[in-house]
This record gives sequence, structure tokens and C-alpha cells, in this order.
Amino acid sequence: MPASQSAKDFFRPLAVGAPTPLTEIPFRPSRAIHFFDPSNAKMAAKIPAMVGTVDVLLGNLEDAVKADNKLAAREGLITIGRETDFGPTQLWTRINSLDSPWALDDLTALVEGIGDKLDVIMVPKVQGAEDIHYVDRLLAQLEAKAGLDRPILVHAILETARGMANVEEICGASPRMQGLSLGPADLAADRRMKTTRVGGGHPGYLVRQDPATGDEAGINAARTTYQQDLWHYTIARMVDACAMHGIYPYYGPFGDIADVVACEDQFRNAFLLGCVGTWSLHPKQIAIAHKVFSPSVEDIAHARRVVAAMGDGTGAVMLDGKMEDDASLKQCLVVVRLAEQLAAIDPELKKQYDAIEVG
Ligand SMILES: CC(=O)SCCNC(=O)CCNC(=O)[C@H](O)C(C)(C)COP(=O)(O)OP(=O)(O)OC[C@H]1O[C@@H](n2cnc3c(N)ncnc32)[C@H](O)[C@@H]1OP(=O)(O)O
Ligand SMILES: O=CC(=O)O
Ligand SMILES: [Mg+2]
Repeated sequence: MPASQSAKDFFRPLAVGAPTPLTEIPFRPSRAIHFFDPSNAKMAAKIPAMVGTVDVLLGNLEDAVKADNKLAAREGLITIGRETDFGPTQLWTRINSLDSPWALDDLTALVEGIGDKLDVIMVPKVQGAEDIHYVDRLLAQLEAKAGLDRPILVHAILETARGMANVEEICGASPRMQGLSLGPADLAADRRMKTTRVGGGHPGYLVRQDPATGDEAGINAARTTYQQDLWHYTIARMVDACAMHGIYPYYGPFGDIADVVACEDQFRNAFLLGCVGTWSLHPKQIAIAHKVFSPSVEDIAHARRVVAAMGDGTGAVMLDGKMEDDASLKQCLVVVRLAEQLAAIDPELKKQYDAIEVG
């Protein structure tokens, strides 16, 4: 909430006739936010059949859509939005950046055309709370004009150094804030990092084992190196900012589509650090995201065992030589609740989770 605003005004609609803002952002499974280019006829034709196979379908209007295709992408998304029954799948969009020639018309046309279908609008290159305030008021005006009865939520991509520095105020800038994604490609450029990739690690970013001896022979001898995680600091900051404001953090793109192994590792790091999902750029990344962002059968079995052993949730018990108490119980409850939420929308997972026996 901006410092200049009173608490009671925070949840007031920002335009007469706009829907009342939500006081809490509901958790809706969004393990994979699948990007597609609505101006690409081949890709767009696949979207109706993807309903129900992925948690979120996102019509991308920003980077990766050619400048000449920007209008076709916007119109294409409106057509897909109108003609498709999305059932349990959420429909999101990523609009063009607020300083581009397209953003205003993106917002105006999308809210008017498919505002009743759009769950979340992803805003790229968010620099600070002022960007969210702008979108917030404009959306309220457009929602009122379109007669919408539920607010469209807003998701910011963290992909500038300024946005990172302002991450907490961005998360708390509006009741519409649904979550944040990491934008490692633009962020790397803005920070002047020397990577040339879309997400993932870099072999040069490493730590090396100390030399066995301080002389030339020791220094030049083979020493083990470990590649480090370039994104640890950024993801951890993003997770804290989101948790503080009751909204949801996501990893972003992993551009090496062929390297499904490193993609899974990057997704898992984000999952373990607290992210609820990631982007999928290619159909083959959906299965990876679903696998990683759904707790494993083993983790659920253990979590349920701890919950059962902890009874009223206080005190300490020993399980397999390990101490469990109120704090480990709370971690286990995070896993158990996530499993319940995912089982409610994913029949295959439900079968696996229901079959778990708590020993
Ligand atoms: C830094 C950032 O901003 S990241 C976010 C922006 N980037 C994006 O949104 C990229 C989205 N993805 C894509 O554009 C494409 O997947 C690319 C360019 C990466 C690869 O595309 P292709 O070379 O066509 O991949 P490939 O040949 O493996 O595609 C196989 C099939 O899947 C389809 N396909 C590929 N990507 C997608 C997608 N995202 N959604 C739906 N279908 C897709 C292709 O049309 C192709 O269909 P076909 O078998 O009927 O011919
Ligand atoms: O938009 C995503 C990014 O990595 O940049
Ligand atoms: Mg970007």
C-alpha cells in the first residue's frame, strides 16, 4: 500500500462502477504458464486443444512477437479468447511494456474484447509501484466501461535493476497484484551481466576447490569446480517479497529448449526456494514444470507422516532419528496443502496421491 494512502482506501474500486478489489489473492494452481504467440497461426491453432493440459495459457504480445505482428497478435488473442472455452485453464496475457507504442491499445482492446475471460495481465519491465498504479487505475476504468464483475489481476515481471530494488513496493502496490516472475534475460542485460542466454546457469560462474599446496604445482593441479546458481539471490528476494504480500512467485523462461535436464534443475531450484510455477516456452517444457512443481509422492508421504505424528501440532517427536516439531510440521503442511490443491484439478495426480500409504 502506498505510504500516502489510507488503509480503508486500499480496497476501494479506483473507478465508479469497477469491480471491488479482492482482499486476498486466491491460490490457483499455475505450475506452468504456457506462452504462445497469437499471431503465429500454427501455434494459435493448437491452443484450444491445450485447454485442460496446462494450468495457464498465456497469449504473449511482447518480446518474441515481431513488431510487424503486434496488431495481429492482439487481434488473434481476442479471437482465441472469444472462441475458446477455457474450462479449468486460466487465460493470461503479457502486454507490451508500458513505454512501448502498443501497451495502451493492448490494455484497452483486451479488456473490452475478452476482459471477462482474462484472469491475469502480465506487465513486463516493471520499474516501481508507479507502473502498477498506472495499470491499476486504467484497468478499473476499462473494467467499469466493459461492465466486468470481477477484477483482472496483475502480474509483474522483474527484469530491471530498478524493479529489483523496488520489489517489495511493487508487490504491495495494488490489491490486484497476483505475483511476480523472474525475467532473467532482460534483467541480465539491464544489470550488464555478461551472460548471453535466456535463464539458466553459466559455466564460468563457479567456485573452485582450494589448491592442495600453495606452490605452482598445487595451483595448476586439477581442482574440482562447482557451477553456482546465478539466480539464487534474485529468486530468494522475489520469494520473500511475494510471501510478505500474500502473492505468488514464479521462475521465468528457460531458453535452452533442448536441454531438458538443466531446465528441470532450474525449475526445481525455484520450486524448492518457494516459487509456485514457471513459464513454459515450448510444449515439451509443460511436462517438466508439472513434474517439478507438483510435490513428489515421497515428500507427501513423509509430510503426512509428520502431520500424523505431531498430533495437536505442538511439542517434539523423533521420526527415523530426526527431530520434528512445530516448525517442521508447518513445512510439511505447506506440502500437504499444495498436494490437496493440485489433486483437486489434476485427476492423474489425485490417483497417485490417494494411493500413498502413510507408514
Ligand atoms: C525472454 C522472454 O521473453 S521468453 C518469452 C517469449 N518467448 C516465447 O514466448 C517463445 C515461445 N515459443 C516459441 O516461439 C517456439 O516454441 C520456439 C521459437 C522457441 C521454437 O519453435 P519451433 O522451432 O517451431 O519448435 P518446434 O519445431 O520444436 O515445434 C514443434 C511443434 O510445437 C509447436 N509449438 C512450438 N512452440 C509452441 C508453443 N509455445 N505453444 C504451442 N505450440 C508450440 C510448433 O508450432 C510445432 O508444431 P508442428 O509440430 O505442428 O509443426
Ligand atoms: O521476459 C523475460 C526475460 O527473461 O526477459
Ligand atoms: Mg523480458
